[in-house]
Amino acid sequence: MNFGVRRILGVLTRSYTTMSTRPFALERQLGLSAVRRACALTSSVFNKLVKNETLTKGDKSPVTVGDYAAQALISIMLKNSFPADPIVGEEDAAELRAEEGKVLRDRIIDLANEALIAPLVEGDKAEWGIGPGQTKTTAELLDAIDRGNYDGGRTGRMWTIDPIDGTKGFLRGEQYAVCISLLVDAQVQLGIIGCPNLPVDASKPDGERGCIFVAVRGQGCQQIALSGSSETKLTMPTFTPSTLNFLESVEALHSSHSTTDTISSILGITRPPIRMDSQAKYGCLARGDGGLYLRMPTGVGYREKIWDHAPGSLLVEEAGGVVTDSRGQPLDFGLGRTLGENFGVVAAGKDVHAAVLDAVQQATGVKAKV
Ligand SMILES: Nc1ncnc2c1ncn2[C@@H]1O[C@H](COP(=O)(O)OS(=O)(=O)O)[C@@H](OP(=O)(O)O)[C@H]1O
Ligand SMILES: [Mg+2]
Ligand SMILES: [Mg+2]
Ligand SMILES: [Mg+2]
Repeated sequence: MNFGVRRILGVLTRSYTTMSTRPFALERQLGLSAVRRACALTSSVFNKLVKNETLTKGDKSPVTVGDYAAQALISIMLKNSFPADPIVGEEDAAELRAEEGKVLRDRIIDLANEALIAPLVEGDKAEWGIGPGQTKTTAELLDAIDRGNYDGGRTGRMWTIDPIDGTKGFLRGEQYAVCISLLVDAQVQLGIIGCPNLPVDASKPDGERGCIFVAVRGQGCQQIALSGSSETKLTMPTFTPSTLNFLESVEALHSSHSTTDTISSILGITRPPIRMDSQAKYGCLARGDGGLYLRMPTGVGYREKIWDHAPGSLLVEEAGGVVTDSRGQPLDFGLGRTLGENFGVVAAGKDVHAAVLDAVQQATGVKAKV
């Protein structure tokens, strides 16, 4: 064996050994594999989506065949390796089990099975129940969707799945994200967010698209292009008011744009906000595309869901940022499926977070909790 080949094998073996002995190494590797497959699934759904493949849920939000199929796929993969872990997932299969759901159901089963049997790529393992021949029955896949019905809580391990976060962005062909996290005793230990439509490099908006952000507590935050496997470590840069800009929701119903305008003026921010759907905002913040993510309640009594913030909050913390609610309290993921009373989300770099919180409290009248 020549020296070059030996050296490459040595590096691969070393990095595998280092990875495999780190906490949550298997969860990270399997989670990345599941999110990659779900990103491929949802991208292909978008290209073929037909009008009657979207339902409107009780809360008037949309859900597509892509949301259901991606939740089924991820849940099956998690069950295979971590059968005892409960899942807090956004979707449930009730509508699909009804007779009227048959057409949608058949399409979802086909999509989930296509994603399960797709050839193995680097990092995948057949023992995870993926690859040629690994199809599941309709009953198994519907049950997999319904495994996301865990009520959450303060103790033990649990996963969150948001199979398509920013479904409205997905339907517009804009930003959306496939998001999973692992919590242990209500603390996020692993967060993975796949963003199929996000430019790999924000300074090249017309360049390559598709990236995954991943963070394990204490192991930093990394970005991986969907087309490859090399990892870039992310660290949030330092901002001043003249270079700072907001990342915020596209939908004014989800986050109050007028409150962020007021906060902008208090802080002397002159740059316009970057509006983007989904937890792609947290990934962008972690890599420094904007300096601040604000989600201000719109006063309709909405309760934020844990799957919309658990993975993203860890990305930002591991890239050197701080995430709190508008009273300066850490987000509490141990209250069930929601964050409880909604006091908004303030995510920013360490150097600006305190000033931002102060401005948020001036603008909203919310008092810091001591
Ligand atoms: N009223 C209200 N207030 C706050 N948040 C809400 C509200 N209604 C829905 N949602 C949740 O918003 C999730 C999408 O968040 P985004 O940041 O992508 O919002 S936006 O689409 O950019 O507006 C969206 O996630 P998905 O359903 O996964 O798309 C919802 O969980
Ligand atoms: Mg939804
Ligand atoms: Mg969501
Ligand atoms: Mg969703």
